[in-house]
Amino acid sequence: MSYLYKLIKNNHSANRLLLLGWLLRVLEELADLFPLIMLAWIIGYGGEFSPRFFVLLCGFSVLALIFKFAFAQGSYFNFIGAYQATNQLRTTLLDRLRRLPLNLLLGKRSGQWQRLFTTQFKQFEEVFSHFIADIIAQLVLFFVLVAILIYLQPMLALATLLPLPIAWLCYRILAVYFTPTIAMENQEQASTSSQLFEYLQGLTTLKSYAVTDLLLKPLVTQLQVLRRSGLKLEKSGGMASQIPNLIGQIGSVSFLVMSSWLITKGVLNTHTWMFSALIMLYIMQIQHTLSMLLPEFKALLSSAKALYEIQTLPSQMIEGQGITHNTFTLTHASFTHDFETDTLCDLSATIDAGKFCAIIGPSGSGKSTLLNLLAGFQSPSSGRITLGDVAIEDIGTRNLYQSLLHVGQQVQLFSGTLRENLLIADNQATDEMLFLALESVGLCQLVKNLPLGLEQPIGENGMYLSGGEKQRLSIARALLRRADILLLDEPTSALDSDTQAKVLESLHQVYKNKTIVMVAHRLETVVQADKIILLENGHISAIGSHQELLKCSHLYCTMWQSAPE
Ligand SMILES: Nc1ncnc2c1ncn2[C@@H]1O[C@H](COP(=O)(O)OP(=O)(O)OP(=O)(O)O)[C@@H](O)[C@H]1O
Repeated sequence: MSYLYKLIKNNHSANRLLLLGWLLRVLEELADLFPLIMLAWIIGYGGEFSPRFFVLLCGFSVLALIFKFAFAQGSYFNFIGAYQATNQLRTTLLDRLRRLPLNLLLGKRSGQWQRLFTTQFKQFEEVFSHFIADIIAQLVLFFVLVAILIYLQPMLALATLLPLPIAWLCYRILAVYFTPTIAMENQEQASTSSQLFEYLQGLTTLKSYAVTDLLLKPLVTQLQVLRRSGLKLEKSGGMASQIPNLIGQIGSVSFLVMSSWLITKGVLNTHTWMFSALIMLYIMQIQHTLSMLLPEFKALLSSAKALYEIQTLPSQMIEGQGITHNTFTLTHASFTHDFETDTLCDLSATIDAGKFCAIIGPSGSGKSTLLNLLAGFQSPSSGRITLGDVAIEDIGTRNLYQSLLHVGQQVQLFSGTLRENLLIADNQATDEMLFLALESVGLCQLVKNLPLGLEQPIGENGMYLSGGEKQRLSIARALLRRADILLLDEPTSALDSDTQAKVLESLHQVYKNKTIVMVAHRLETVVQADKIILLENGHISAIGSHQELLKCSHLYCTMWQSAPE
């Protein structure tokens, strides 16, 4: 529960609305009791059922209805407060997401993130819009009714409440079995979303291999697992709700036993008995409602907990020490993805400011991982990587990404127009600058021929563009950015040799005297590099210029000889 409070404590405006809403909700429920309270008062003072009494009763009932109508606005405040709290939390967590180290971000499957930001946020909202208000209102009503019953006849109150401690104990015991099923159900829901997402994404490939069953079968199995975990949740939740409720309802039996004993003793008159029985029925109804609400509330709380846990994940520093100069220094840097084997092992090297450094090596040797470390997306598991004199993780993301641009293997474009995608690099860029960048990557004519030119929408992740066009657009963006440090992960892999040569030429011109680190497969693109780092199985196999490596590295010679002319 404490994390529920921590999640909304800073949102004062939402808190005020929620408190007001809860108060009105309680008053709305209490309004129902007006006639009852009056009855209790009359009976308590030995009142008679005179015509005046009935007029008063009617009057109170009408008054209660008016109050109820007025207080019904409480739900409205609860909705607005819950919406505000959820909205602010969603914004905070989206911001937090942006600051998560890459390994934590990728540590969750897409379905988990999707579920977190849709279903679990909706459940978080429901906790505040409905559940807390309902539980508070029912509890207040319960205590007021118990107070009335004690006022009328304490022994009847005792008899009614007698089974409650056992019911509560029983709920606590059943909750021990119920809680893990909530977590399991959440996990299965997330896995199903992920698998469904993967299935839909991979359908084209699977169809072309005529193996759609490959992902369909596990998906169907997963759906069955989900059904089973759903049933288990319903069963354990049902038990946690029904059994304590049944035990609580025994109170009505002990009430009857006690009341008949009190009547035979002459301690209880018929009026008081009838009125007490009415109160007892109200109490039973509240017990029933609470026994339904509490397990569901517990299930919804697990969503709030999941959201709270995102807030507690470590985040990258935003305002750090800044960059002193643009030389990377790796000192015995290692990195592991799975905490068992080192993807990169004991790397020591320098990448000089203003120079062109290439990272090459066989597939899977760790090139992209090294580039990710240089980009500050991940931190070394041991050893140190500094930019200037400061460890990359201490520079602060604001300073780092003002100076450093990483262009990844997977081109990331956004649904919107060509212009919007280019302006991400420089929102002040003029049309002339945009066309110059497009010209450098051979896209100028294509854009001019488009009916809407720069305003042409490119679809989700540039789906209306070819693979090569996407890559060239991404490089045009990098040309506009003119960062001090450019990290490129096979930026021209989808381009033919001529276009590749032209694009790289433009990059080197624009980034002259800037630090460029480029992961490359085609060795002809790195012959001019000031330094080449050759990786092999996560180790540095050799470092030097093209000529130096030809002399000292057998692996490099082999790669060079097998490179296409
Ligand atoms: N998220 C991950 N979790 C676990 N292992 C990973 C992850 N990402 C990469 N690896 C592993 O780390 C190793 C290095 O991967 P990396 O992508 O850095 O290689 P690479 O040299 O860039 O390969 P390629 O040339 O094929 O792109 C590979 O064995 C890969 O399987």
